[in-house]
Amino acid sequence: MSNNKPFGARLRAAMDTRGPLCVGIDPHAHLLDAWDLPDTAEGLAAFTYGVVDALADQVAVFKPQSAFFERFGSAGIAVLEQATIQLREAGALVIIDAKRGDIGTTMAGYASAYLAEKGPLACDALTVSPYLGFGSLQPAIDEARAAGAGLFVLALTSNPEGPQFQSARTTDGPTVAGAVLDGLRELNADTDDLGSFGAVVGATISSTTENLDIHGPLLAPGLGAQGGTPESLTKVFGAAVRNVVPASSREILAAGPNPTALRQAATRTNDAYRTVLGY
Ligand SMILES: O=C(O)c1cc(=O)[nH]c(=O)n1[C@@H]1O[C@H](COP(=O)(O)O)[C@@H](O)[C@H]1O
Repeated sequence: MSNNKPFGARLRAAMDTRGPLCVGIDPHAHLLDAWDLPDTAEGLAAFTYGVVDALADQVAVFKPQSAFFERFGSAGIAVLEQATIQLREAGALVIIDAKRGDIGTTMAGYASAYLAEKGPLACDALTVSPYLGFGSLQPAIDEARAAGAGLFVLALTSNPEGPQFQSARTTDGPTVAGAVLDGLRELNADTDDLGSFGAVVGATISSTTENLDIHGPLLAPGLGAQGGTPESLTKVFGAAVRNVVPASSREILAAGPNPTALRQAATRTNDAYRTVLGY
């Protein structure tokens, strides 16, 4: 599948058409059990395709969590590959949440797997970790630009441990999170509306003094199961709220396996975010 426009432009168009909601596909063992499925690769496949069949034509963005597919080895990765293809064929965008990050040459390997147009796990965007330095992400940035794909770089994560590192000051002055946001702002400098290089900012962080105006998407996990609400988005993101991609996994997946119930849960949640984000 080839990308006719850069990720940022495709993301804005998809959110305009289908609403801003990003449904996380996190097939936890307890959810397989709740769906009356075995905790096996077959159960994982039935769960994942159940979500794809119910929601692929109505939701703008999906974020499969690689960890829950890796749990089943190559059989699980095959499900991730196939589901990604099916979701994209149905007109949805796929962010693979694998939080990859390594030194330059190794990062290039991850980039060719997930971002290159003909990569085996080719998706629309990948979550990446800047722990090895923002510059270590360069091969992924280059591959994303070449393929019309995007990246979401961890900046202010939703977990309580995040601030230990993310609030620490770099030698140049800004916090680590601030340096990540500065790097993203530079990457998106030449785009009018939404650039292709996004930040991950948890909906649970209550507030921040960092500048979230990066001309790029702000992936906001932590909604629903972790306590974030539509109202928390206005508090956390302020003027940048229009660029938020609200992500929710367990809260929506728990409505399954009935496809009608899943669709209703997604519609209800999407409508709540439409109102808050101005879609
Ligand atoms: O990158 C992410 O998506 C992410 C970053 C973050 O700061 N917090 C966070 O929860 N996530 C992911 O978002 C999903 C949250 O799932 P729920 O809490 O079930 O909605 C998980 O797959 C997490 O790994």
